[in-house]
Order: sequence, then structure tokens, then C-alpha cells
Amino acid sequence: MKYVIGIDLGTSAVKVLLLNQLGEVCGEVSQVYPLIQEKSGHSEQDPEEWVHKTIRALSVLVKEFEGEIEAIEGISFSGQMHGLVLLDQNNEVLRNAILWNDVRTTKQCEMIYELVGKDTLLNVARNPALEGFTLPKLLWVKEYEPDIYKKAKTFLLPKDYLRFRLTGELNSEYSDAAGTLLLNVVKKEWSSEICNAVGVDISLCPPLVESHAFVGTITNEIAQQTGLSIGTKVFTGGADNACGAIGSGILSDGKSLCSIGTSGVVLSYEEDKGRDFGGKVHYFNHGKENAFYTMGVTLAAGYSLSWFKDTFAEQEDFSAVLKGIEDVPIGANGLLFTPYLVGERTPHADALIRGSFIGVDGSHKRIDFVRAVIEGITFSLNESIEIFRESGKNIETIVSIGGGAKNDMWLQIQADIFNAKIQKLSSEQGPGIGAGMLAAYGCGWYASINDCADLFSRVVKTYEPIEENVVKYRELFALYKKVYQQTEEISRGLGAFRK
Ligand SMILES: Nc1ncnc2c1ncn2[C@@H]1O[C@H](COP(=O)(O)OP(=O)(O)O)[C@@H](O)[C@H]1O
Ligand SMILES: O=C(CO)[C@@H](O)[C@H](O)COP(=O)(O)O
Repeated sequence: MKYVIGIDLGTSAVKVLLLNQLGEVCGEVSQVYPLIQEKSGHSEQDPEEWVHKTIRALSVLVKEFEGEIEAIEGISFSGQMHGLVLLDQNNEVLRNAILWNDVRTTKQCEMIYELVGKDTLLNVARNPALEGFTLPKLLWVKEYEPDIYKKAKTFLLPKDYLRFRLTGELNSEYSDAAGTLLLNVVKKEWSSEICNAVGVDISLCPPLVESHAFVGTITNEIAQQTGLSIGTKVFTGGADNACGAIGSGILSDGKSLCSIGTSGVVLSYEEDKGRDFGGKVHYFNHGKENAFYTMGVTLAAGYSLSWFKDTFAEQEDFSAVLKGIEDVPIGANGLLFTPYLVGERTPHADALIRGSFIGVDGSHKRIDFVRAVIEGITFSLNESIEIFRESGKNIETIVSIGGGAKNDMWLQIQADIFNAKIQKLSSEQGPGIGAGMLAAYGCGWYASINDCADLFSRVVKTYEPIEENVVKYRELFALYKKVYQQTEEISRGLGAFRK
């Protein structure tokens, strides 16, 4: 039996999966790392920590592996998107990575519209200027840290930096490059038009290859540190949402995915290169060759729950915090939560909005707040589903993955709020499985990534929407949608008092 490893460089942790040729998960190790949040709206991580924790996770995985080490044939990657890693001429990291959920760059987004023009941006990069994307971060460093910017020779996305450290090869690929605002998404090349307009030297952009491309083998040093064989082949990998889509079999038109990790996304496979969503949802290259997907993003989905846990129940694990939500009625006894803890992306691209609990009552217990958090996150994702449905997409079945898919009740709540069938897979680690599939396909185990998905992506349970609940949630969703407008001005007023 042969094996591959899928490495998912998430925001909360790196998750390393060992998969065999039957698509079974044979080993799983994760290592957490923190966010560095020095100011409101800032979110960074130390790239060295990603490398250190990945090596540690790999070495634990290898120690537990009982077969011949040479049977582990390939590795590939999935990674949190958009984060900016800047390297100098010696490929040394110049500063902490600025992450996807860092929203300090509103001014740079306005600059991008002025310099590039909104129409050109939507035609070429196929996306609007949003604070979380990479180009605004690059322009922020140029303006506020000019000494660092002058030394920069290459920028990389998080998983591309990790792969560089494992192989010594500098590369990127289309699914993650699409989230920079510097890629001509349809032509699949760095856009000299955008680079010239914003004054970014195109030589900063790394060479682009396909997600399943073979880029080299691991270095001697990494082989020694992890116990992996020196001949282990490395394949490029993809953005975590593209890999999540691959791992969940979202590889043909009509298929949709909900992923609740630190962020929350609803994404839908898109065959039509010309389809125009007017920038309301993201439009990115898939990890499958010459394919695309559209996606709405809730910035603080799983993060809202982990914030709640860390703040009010630090000693408890997620299962303990969520215990009893099934006994709280729909609507959390009159409590609504909006998950705008770090601003929002879809449908309100707003870096200044912040979250709220509305309807707090003297009778509320902690468990009502937990249920309200779960419902609020799900309402937010439903706003993306509403955009897709209004644009004519038929969304009847949704595969659900990410940490949020570990909880059965939350999966039923998704079915009831989305009014769609929710499919749970044999593993909720969609991005890691997608990364493993890219390695398996790259190794030549299967003729296509779709063939690979038939084996690797297994539905184990389906949650049907319950009509009575759907009706109640429809009424609550109408109230939820009013909260943004009603709290927008208050949020701006409070901005001056934030850290
Ligand atoms: N048992 C659980 N039940 C429900 N949600 C959970 C559970 N465990 C983790 N989560 C949620 O999953 C999130 C982490 O998901 P994950 O997919 O690992 O994120 P990332 O890829 O961003 O690191 C946490 O922030 C938390 O909200
Ligand atoms: O910014 C986005 C997508 O545009 C996020 O989805 C990141 O890709 C982070 O993913 P998770 O760590 O939440 O999986």
C-alpha cells in the first residue's frame, strides 16, 4: 500500500493527514499556533512557527507510521489564503505574515480603486479590493514600513512559504494567486497592468505552476528532522478553500460547499468564466486545472465560537461548551448574534463593523449565548447562499466541512437555516484531504482529480431540513439581516475607543 500526506496550514493550527490509496485517513496530527493581534483589526503570525509546528506534526505522524517509510510517496499542501510573507534577497523572512483576517488596509483598498479602476480590477482580477487580500497588504508595507519593502525580493502566500522551507523551491499556483488581486484570473498570469498601475515590481511575484505539479523532493535536512524518506515527492497544493472543494468533491457544476474553520465560506463550483457576480462574491481559480469557483466569506465564523470559548469558558473544550445547545429553542430564547468580530466581507465588505448580541434578557444563561453564536454564524453564511440563489444558482445540497462540522446539532441547524440537505463526510478535514488528493493525482495514482474524488470523498450522513424549523428560521433571518444597518453607525462611533 502507498500513502500520501496532505498538510493543511490553517489559521488556528496545522493539520497533517496520512492517506492511503483507498482514500482512507490512516493518521492525523495537528499542532496549534496563536494569532498575534497587537491592535484592533491587526492579525499576524510568525512564519517560523508554521514551519516549526509542521515539522513537529510530521515527525509525530512518521513515528506512529508502521509501514516502510518509502511507501509515503508524496506530500502536498492546503493553506490559509491571502497572507503576505515577504522575503529578502537571501529568502529570509522580513516581518511577520499579515493574515487574511487583518483589516488594517482600507486606505490601500481605496488607492487600488483609484489607480487601477474598479472595472479593470473586476475584469482582470475578477474581485473587488478587500482589506483581506494580499495586494492591499503589500501596499500597506510599502507606505508604513518602506525600509522593509525596499529589501523585499519575493512575496509568498503562507503554504507556498512552508513548501519553500520543505523543498528550497520558490513557487506559487493559481488558486492562491487568485486571492492576491495581482493575478489575471482567466489568463492565469500575473497582471503587469495591475502591477504597473499600483507601482509593484512584477518580479516580486513568484513563478506560477499547477496545483498538482511536481516541484521537487524534500531537503536532506527536512528528511532528517521528520523521518520522511529523502525521495518524498512534493506537489504544489492549493488555497485551503480550493483544497476543501477538492476534498469534498466540489468538482462539477451544481456542487456547493460550506466550510466552518476560523473563517466560514460558502462556495460553489463555477464552469462559466464569463459569469459576472459584480464583485458581490469572490471569484477564484480552482485547484482543479482550468476550473473556477465563487465564494462568500464570513470572516469570524469558527473564530466567533473560539473567541466565546476562550473568553467565557477557557478551561472547557468545544464539545463541553456546545453541550446542551439542542435543548435551547430556535432563536436562543430571543437572542441574536452578529459575528462581525473582525469586520466582515460578505455581504457587507466593512472593516469597521463589529459584532453584537441583540435582545439580551435577564433570564438568559450561557448556553443561550452559545446557541445564539452558532445561529448567528450560520445566518451570516446564509447571506452568501442568498446571493448565489438570487443569481440563479440552484443550491439544494451542500457538503459541510471544517471544525464546525464536528457538531451534529450545528449540521442540523445548517440544514434548517440554509433550507438545503447537508452532507457530512467521513472526515471534516476537507482541505487536508484535498491536499492529499493533489499529491495522489500528482503521483499518477489516478487519471484525473475527479476519479480520485470518487474514492477519497465519502458522504457518511445527510441532514434534511425540517420544514417547521425552516419557517421559524426564515422569520429570524429577516430580523438578523436588519442588525447590520442598525448597528453600522454605532460601530463606527465605537471605533475611536478600540485598542
Ligand atoms: N467540537 C467542535 N464542535 C463545533 N465546532 C468546533 C469543534 N471543534 C472546533 N470547532 C470549530 O472549528 C474551528 C476550527 O476549525 P478548523 O477547520 O480547524 O480551522 P482552521 O482551518 O481555520 O485552522 C474552531 O474555531 C471552532 O469554532
Ligand atoms: O480569507 C479566506 C478566504 O478568502 C479564508 O477562508 C482563509 O483562507 C482562511 O481559512 P481558514 O483558516 O478559516 O480555513
